[in-house]
Amino acid sequence: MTNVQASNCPLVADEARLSNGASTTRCKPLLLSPILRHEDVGVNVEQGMRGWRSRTNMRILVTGGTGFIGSHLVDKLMEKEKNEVIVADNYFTGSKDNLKKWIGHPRFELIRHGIQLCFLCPVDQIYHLACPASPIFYKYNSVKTIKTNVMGTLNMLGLAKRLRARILFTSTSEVYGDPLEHPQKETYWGNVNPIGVRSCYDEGKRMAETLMFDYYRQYGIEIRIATIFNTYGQRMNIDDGRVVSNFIAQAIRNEPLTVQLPGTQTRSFCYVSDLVDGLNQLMEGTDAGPINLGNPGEFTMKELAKAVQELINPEVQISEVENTLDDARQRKPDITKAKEVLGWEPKVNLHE
Ligand SMILES: NC(=O)c1ccc[n+]([C@@H]2O[C@H](COP(=O)([O-])OP(=O)(O)OC[C@H]3O[C@@H](n4cnc5c(N)ncnc54)[C@H](O)[C@@H]3O)[C@@H](O)[C@H]2O)c1
Ligand SMILES: O=C(O)[C@H]1O[C@H](OP(=O)(O)OP(=O)(O)OC[C@H]2O[C@@H](n3ccc(=O)[nH]c3=O)[C@H](O)[C@@H]2O)[C@H](O)[C@@H](O)[C@@H]1O
Repeated sequence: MTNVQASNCPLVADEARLSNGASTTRCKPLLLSPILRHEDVGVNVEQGMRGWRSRTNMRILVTGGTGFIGSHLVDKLMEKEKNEVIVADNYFTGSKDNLKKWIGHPRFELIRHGIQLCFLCPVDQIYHLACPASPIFYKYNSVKTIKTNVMGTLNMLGLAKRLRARILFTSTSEVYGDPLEHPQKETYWGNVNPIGVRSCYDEGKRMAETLMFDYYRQYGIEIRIATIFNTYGQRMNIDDGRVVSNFIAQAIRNEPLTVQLPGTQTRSFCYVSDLVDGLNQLMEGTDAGPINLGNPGEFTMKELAKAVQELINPEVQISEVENTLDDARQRKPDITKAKEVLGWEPKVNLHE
């Protein structure tokens, strides 16, 4: 097993033979001058990678794979004997702990890397998830969030183009902004504030979608876009700031549940195992998307707080607090397309 963590520098991969005979990828830092272009690296990479496609295994890159959704996706991908999984992550909101059961496994590699920087590694598929998802974290360094969404997606598309790899991008229901259409269909173009405090994330994701489709039209890259709606489950960071983890952590600590005003705003919550199944089906299917992946069950934040109170701590108080700017008033996916195209629909309801 080769488990390399490289610092934030361009990477290039070569083939390594393991002592047990299994083939895997070893990604090592190149001593590059800062002005070296991707094209310059590419010549070496392509020469060095001849023959790697003759493998029978499927080599899959997951960016953001140590995060909440990414780590569950890695678990699912690793179930398949023919899959080799490489995770690239800068650990901003993710944690190695989420993947500790795979560290040391011959079909798994973990690489410390910020995907806003060039990344080269021979793979067949790319699940491109890297991006902080909680509003608290994506607003913390908004310029970095934009770089991750725009430059990171450009880098991943460049890799997909070079390798003719299929690439799936995890977009968000935030591309619909504060939606005037309800529920939201994929055909809706959204109502987004382009200069607000959330724009680094929602406009960043919209630009990434634009890039995905331009690479598709211009270079014929096989793209997939998932429009993910609020997802929850095990391994959400307890101090993540998102509403489900906030309420549950508060209920356990016997602190008041902080319903942000007006409390009548709605969200639709999807359990992570359902979401990961949807991502996998989208990748393996033929439709480029975008396709909504979410659970259409819709709840106000007051209803969610009451449900958490009932289920976890009937004694806990519910308090009303100020909201943040540009919070969407309603959100509910229309999943007709996911049902028709992927045969996918969520199985787990919120109370369960
Ligand atoms: N969880 C949701 O409800 C939800 C909803 C819609 C869309 N999404 C999207 O799904 C993806 C995963 O979300 P999540 O909930 O697992 O979030 P998360 O914050 O738990 O995981 C994101 C991962 O990306 C990594 N990362 C961030 N910036 C990076 C960079 N520049 N280079 C490399 N790695 C970087 C983080 O360290 C982390 O491991 C994100 O793209 C997010 O926008 C999530
Ligand atoms: O699903 C999506 O597309 C997006 O949803 C979320 O963004 P948001 O809906 O704002 O998520 P939360 O921060 O969990 O907030 C949900 C609602 O709960 C409310 N809230 C949040 C936290 C809290 O303590 N109390 C509270 O009432 C917020 O005002 C908001 O109306 C995610 O954080 C994004 O990563 C994701 O892309």
